[in-house]
Amino acid sequence: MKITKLAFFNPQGNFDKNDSHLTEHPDFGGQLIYVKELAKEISKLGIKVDIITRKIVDEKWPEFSDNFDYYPGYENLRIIRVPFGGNKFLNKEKLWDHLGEYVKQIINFYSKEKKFPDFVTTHYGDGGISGTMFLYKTGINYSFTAHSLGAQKKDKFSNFDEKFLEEKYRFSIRISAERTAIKYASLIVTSTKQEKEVQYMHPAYKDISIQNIKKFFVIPPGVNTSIFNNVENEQSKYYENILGKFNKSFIILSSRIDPKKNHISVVKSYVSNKRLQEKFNLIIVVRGIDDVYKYSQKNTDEAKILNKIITLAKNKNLLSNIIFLNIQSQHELAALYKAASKFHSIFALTSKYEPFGLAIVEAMACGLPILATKFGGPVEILDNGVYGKLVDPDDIEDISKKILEIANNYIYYKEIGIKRVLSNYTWKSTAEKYLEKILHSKNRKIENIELPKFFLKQI
Ligand SMILES: O=c1ccn([C@@H]2O[C@H](COP(=O)(O)OP(=O)(O)O[C@H]3O[C@H](CO)[C@@H](O)[C@H](O)[C@H]3O)[C@@H](O)[C@H]2O)c(=O)[nH]1
Ligand SMILES: O=P(O)(O)OC[C@H]1O[C@](O)(CO)[C@@H](O)[C@@H]1O
Repeated sequence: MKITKLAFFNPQGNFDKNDSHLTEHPDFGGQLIYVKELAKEISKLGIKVDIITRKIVDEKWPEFSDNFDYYPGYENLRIIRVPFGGNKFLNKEKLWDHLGEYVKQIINFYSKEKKFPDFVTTHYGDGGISGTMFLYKTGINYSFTAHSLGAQKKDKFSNFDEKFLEEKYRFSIRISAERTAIKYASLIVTSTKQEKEVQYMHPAYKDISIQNIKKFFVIPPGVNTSIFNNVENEQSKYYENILGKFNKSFIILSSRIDPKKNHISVVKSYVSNKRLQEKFNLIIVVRGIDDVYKYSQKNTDEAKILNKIITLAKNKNLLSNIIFLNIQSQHELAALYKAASKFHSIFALTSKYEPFGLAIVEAMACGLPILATKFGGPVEILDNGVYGKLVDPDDIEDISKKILEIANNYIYYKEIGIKRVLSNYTWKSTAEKYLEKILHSKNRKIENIELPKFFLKQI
């Protein structure tokens, strides 16, 4: 039986045609890009697709109050926002208590439409456990894509007190949800072999992953090459004029300002290496923040990171070498990358842990050579250092050394990076492979579902 209708469960963040707040907030990151791009590509294959997320009625988040939203030109694709957990915006860590309501609202919605989806794709632990609860109530199977698993993140914060971690990140609930999602999924999609063989084999998941190993399939994500490519445009020429004034190359950091992205390691390498300071300035992308110095006085995770960066640079009289750019869209980000590539710049991502790293393949497509963490998906994207340089994200010396090595072989790394991305990472092939695996697994018999008590009492 073929697939005519697919639902995507993504309770966190939110979706609209302008990608509002993308990377401005820890809950608006690559996962939303992945879900949007994949849903678009699948809908282009003639399948009806619903992205189901949360209805938010909050003056600070005005874009997300309509029950429906759309991406222009994608008639088969709907964004559906169901109310759960009240009206106000909630951080993803607060959604766990309301996922039963999310699922009940989805069931009500489809009961009224009298047409349920043939299959569900679920994203992150909160989407996954929602898929399990939906399966428990309707018998409709789901795939699980973690995007990021809680245990790796927890390990990287092991120097923090357990109680603090539980309150702030609710790791025990998250890991129990992830384990349940793995156990009852009929398909588990990872972005790399490394994610399947290392991330899911973490002691927190190993037993359940091994029992379900036949459900795992590696499907690489893609790059939107209509945005990220090596073709000059008005916007890239605008950035070329700005960057040209410095008469230097640039090291670019463009991730969400999140402790896990570990911007500090690159800043520490920069302020401690004279040769880097002579050849490069640092560009730090800060989406949605106009006055970084003022913002850095706040009491948020992002502000503390920015404050540390400013302090490190100020102590070495290097503040003028650091350029904070408020980039508002992926189009603008791509324009910055292309312009920076003209000045032999380098993209750096020294995350404590990076499950995949869409930012890496996007920067490569725009002609930026890559320095990336060796912990996680970048190992596969860069094929163990063939297509870019891998570092221990806390080895300050090695970061400086490898940036200079790339600089000495710039055109080589630029060119092989572009080739690597264009031949391996397109959303069209991601969509085709997802559908192939969904058809292969949609009728798998999943029985005797046992929900964790925390969720059973919600549904
Ligand atoms: O100013 C900016 C900066 C970034 N981005 C986008 O934000 C996304 C960032 O994605 P990614 O680099 O993958 O990081 P995360 O937000 O942390 O995404 C999570 O989910 C992704 C998809 O599964 C995985 O690739 C990551 O490893 C995982 O941490 C990219 O598409 C960027 O284009 C913007 O749109 N504007
Ligand atoms: O740092 P965490 O909690 O593992 O979450 C990473 C996730 O956060 C997001 O940025 C928000 O959804 C996702 O893009 C990503 O999958």
